Amino acid sequence: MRSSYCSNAALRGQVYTALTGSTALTELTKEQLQQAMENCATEPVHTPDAIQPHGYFLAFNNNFEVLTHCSENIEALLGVSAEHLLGHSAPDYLKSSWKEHLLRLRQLASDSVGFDDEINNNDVYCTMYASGDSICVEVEPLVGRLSSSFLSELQAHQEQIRFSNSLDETLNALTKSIGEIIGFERVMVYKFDEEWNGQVIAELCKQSTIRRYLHQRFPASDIPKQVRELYSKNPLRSIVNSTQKPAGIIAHEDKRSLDLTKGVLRAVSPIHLTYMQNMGLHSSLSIAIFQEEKLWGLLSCHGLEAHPLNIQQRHAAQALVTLASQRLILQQQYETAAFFEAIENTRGALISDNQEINEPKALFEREGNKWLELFRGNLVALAYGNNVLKCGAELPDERILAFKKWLNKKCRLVGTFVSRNVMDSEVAEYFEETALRGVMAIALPAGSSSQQGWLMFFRPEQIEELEWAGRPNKDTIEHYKGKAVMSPRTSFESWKETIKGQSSLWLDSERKAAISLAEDLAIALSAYEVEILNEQLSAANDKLEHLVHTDALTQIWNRYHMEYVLDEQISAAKRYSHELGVILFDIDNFKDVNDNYGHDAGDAVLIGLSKLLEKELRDTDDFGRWGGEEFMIVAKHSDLEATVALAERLRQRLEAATFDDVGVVTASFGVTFYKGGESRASLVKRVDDALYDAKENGRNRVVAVE
Ligand SMILES: Nc1nc2c(ncn2[C@@H]2O[C@H](COP(=O)(O)OP(=O)(O)OP(=O)(O)O)[C@@H](O)[C@H]2O)c(=O)[nH]1
Repeated sequence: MRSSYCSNAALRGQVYTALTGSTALTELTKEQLQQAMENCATEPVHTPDAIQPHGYFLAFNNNFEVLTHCSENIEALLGVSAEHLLGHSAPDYLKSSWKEHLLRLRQLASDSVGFDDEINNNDVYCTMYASGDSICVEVEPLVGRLSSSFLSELQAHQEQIRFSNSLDETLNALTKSIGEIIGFERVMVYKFDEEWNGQVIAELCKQSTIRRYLHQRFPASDIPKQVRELYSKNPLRSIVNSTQKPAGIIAHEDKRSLDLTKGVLRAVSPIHLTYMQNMGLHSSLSIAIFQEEKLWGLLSCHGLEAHPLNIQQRHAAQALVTLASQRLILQQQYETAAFFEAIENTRGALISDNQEINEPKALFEREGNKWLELFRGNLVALAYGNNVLKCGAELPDERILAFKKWLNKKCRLVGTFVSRNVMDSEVAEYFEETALRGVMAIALPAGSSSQQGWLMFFRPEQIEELEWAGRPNKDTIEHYKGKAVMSPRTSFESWKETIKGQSSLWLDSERKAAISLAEDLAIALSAYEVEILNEQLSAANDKLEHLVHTDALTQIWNRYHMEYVLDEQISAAKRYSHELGVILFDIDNFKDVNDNYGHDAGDAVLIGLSKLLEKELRDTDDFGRWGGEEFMIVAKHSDLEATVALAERLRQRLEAATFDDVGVVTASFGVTFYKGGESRASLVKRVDDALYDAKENGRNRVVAVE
């Protein structure tokens, strides 16, 4: 665990004096805390101008020709004082071997190279890296001897990590391996949350009497931003002995502070040292754990004594952390894959058994509860246009639609809106007096006919009990170099914080899965809307078709259709030598009906007559209004005799009927039949002649013309 790095350790030799002017505050306001943390985060911890004193530091220009910086303890290594060395070339015996390593550093294009060397009969380990134009070399004496079984032990530990099957198993295997191979009294894995607070999620303590931190949280201020950034550039940080005064770096003419980010000996911030003392620590080793290039957590080892590390141990620790990180990534991927597979399974419901896209409403009824379970929600809603489909807890449609309107106005471009605490957000009004606290809203893809719709998942409150190692707002703020900064915490006393009013955290994998689901639903909506449009279109076409072929008053065929029927039947009769009879009849003295009883009564007669005579016909006969009070019947497969008989039957049926007001109505019938090879015009003319004859011969009769 690291602390608030808020000092400027650039003050060589003086960095360990206690800070003055501290102002103890029992409770800090959020703003004060924020400001102090921001000030801490600007602290240049990467240029401390000092190193940990168990090692030595040299920095050169011009291919080792000019020594520009060295640590004040360099005489102990080279037998010559810093004053005599600065401004001169590196000793020849160093230059020759170091030039090779410099070439290697440049060829590998890596941040640093490490190598064994022998300087003045001392076995040392060197770390070489570039800092601006300077080439820095950090020299550490080799410490300790590893047992001959070290490598086989390391291998066994690697196997344990490699075959671990869950997050807990992996982290426990890691802490155990580090504890056994590297030592330290306490080995922890510390995971960052979305606000950079850390939680101890695995811990191994060598002694039962040692204070435990498992499950406890440390505030984000313990590892400020620039320290987190240092971990991204150099994942390993080893503090060998916090009680030793650091060795300052002396510069020749160039007074620049060198950036020691890539090294291993960088001196420790005085505030962090105080923090370590407050925690009772004398040494520590921290190695960053990354997931998808983002700092995920730290392996953090605490020593109650000074703990010089053998180089192989340090490398082994780093290798074990890398292996565990890969294992964690794999497990995370398995977990995410399983989640996406479950979502995928519900997506199958999009298509019905007969390969058609299901109606969105039916989809919600079928899959809504599964979605709620997978997304750990208590309400899922799809709002589009003025429609709402939902499953789960109650939230009135009007509120969902109002929320959708807000989303379209404020979040359409971003496409998502996620909140764990709606009551503390701009959209609180839509959720008043409800138990909904978390929302994840995903815009349906643009261009769909879903009219700027949104898929929304809601969650209830989840009361969280957080166990903190020390209370961040009970810290002191110190005034250091004119700025308010966080002081090292003196209290690691655990306390519980109850967080109310917010839902559980929405995961990134959940957001991604919701986006695919929203895409599917948009397809379902569009397809379904197209389907509905098609249905409406086909109904409109049917209606149009009906209008085109039907007489609006009597609802029997109109003249257009009867001409079409005549043409059809003429060609069929021609091809298959069928008989085809045609009747044309006209109501007698219909003008009188209109004149005596009015036009409406006349209409009623036309309608009544159509209904009456339609019933007398076979299904195969076509009956239509030829015009005004004139009607035609096309009787298929009917010779002249049969057609005359039909006409006579119709005449009698009509004569026998009475119509309201009007009473009895009669009609005159002309009958003929199709003669091979003749046209429609000639057939119609002949039947018209027959009708004319019927009228001429006294009406209410049937006249056939051959
Ligand atoms: N109410 C009503 N009358 C119609 C309609 N179509 C035509 N008529 C009337 O039918 C009458 C036809 O009159 P005319 O052609 O003189 O024949 P008619 O009175 O039936 O005499 P004949 O055919 O010689 O027996 C006219 O008064 C038309 O206005 C209609 O759709 N509704």
